[in-house]
Amino acid sequence: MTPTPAPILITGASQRVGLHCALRLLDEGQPVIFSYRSERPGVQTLRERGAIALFADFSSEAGILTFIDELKAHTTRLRAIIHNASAWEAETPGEESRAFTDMFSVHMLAPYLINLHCADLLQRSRPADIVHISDDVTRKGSRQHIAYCATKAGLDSLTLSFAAQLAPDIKVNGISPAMVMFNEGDDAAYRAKVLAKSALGIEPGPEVIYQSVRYLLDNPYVTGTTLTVNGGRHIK
Ligand SMILES: NC(=O)C1=CN([C@@H]2O[C@H](COP(=O)(O)OP(=O)(O)OC[C@H]3O[C@@H](n4cnc5c(N)ncnc54)[C@H](OP(=O)(O)O)[C@@H]3O)[C@@H](O)[C@H]2O)C=CC1
Ligand SMILES: Nc1nc2c(c(=O)[nH]1)N=C([C@H](O)[C@@H](O)CO)CN2
Repeated sequence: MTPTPAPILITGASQRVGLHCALRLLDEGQPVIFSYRSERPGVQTLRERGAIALFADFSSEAGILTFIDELKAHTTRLRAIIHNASAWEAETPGEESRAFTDMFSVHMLAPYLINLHCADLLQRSRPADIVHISDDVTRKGSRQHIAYCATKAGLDSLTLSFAAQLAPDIKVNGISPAMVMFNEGDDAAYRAKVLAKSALGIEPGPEVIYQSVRYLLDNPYVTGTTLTVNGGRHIK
């Protein structure tokens, strides 16, 4: 009798990349626990596929700690944690501090506290992984998304520190995408501008992130690494 595999936690999986990755993991028979903040169609889709849905608002320490308690009430072990939840906010006059604080909390405080409080769940799995989903923009900064970029750069730092602290039992890596899927409101001019920034010039879709996650989960000799998935922006 093959033992049931320990679940993989993916945060912010109600839509887009997180939803795609959760569905691909389920397709492979991998149990999934996911966090959501807004009740979107993807939440019900994942529930119907057998995934465990846990509400989470990572905009405060209290919200993060409440989520951790809820997670531990649902499982005693984890195969991996994929930190995908993210807010992409530009600087908005009068809203700068609120936006910075919100993005610090979701991009840095949540992964930090979840990793610290849930490493024991990962220790009960072999192999075990943490994946931080960051952004290629940390390579050079961003004029329009200063706080977003800074908090994602902080996430890149967490990758290095947790990889050192948790080795050899738990591998810790990052994925740094550039645009992989547009948002509904993106107009043709914006899309053309963004596509022109990369050497490959395509909107690849979320599968390229799942492929990167799969590589990191399956490779026993990669930790402290951040995979660049940017269509060759850095050589353009
Ligand atoms: N899409 C792209 O082209 C790119 C994506 N990335 C990164 O890849 C990852 C996935 O991207 P994408 O799918 O577009 O992400 P989304 O913008 O769709 O965000 C994913 C989820 O994060 C959740 N979230 C946001 N803030 C909070 C919070 N405070 N507490 C809890 N959950 C929260 C949202 O929940 P809800 O809306 O339900 O409230 C949302 O569904 C992200 O980390 C992103 O930064 C990097 C570069 C390019
Ligand atoms: N949480 C999110 N982060 C990012 C998104 C997004 O939709 N949600 N989108 C981008 C853009 O595609 C950007 O890469 C375009 O240059 C970046 N981060």
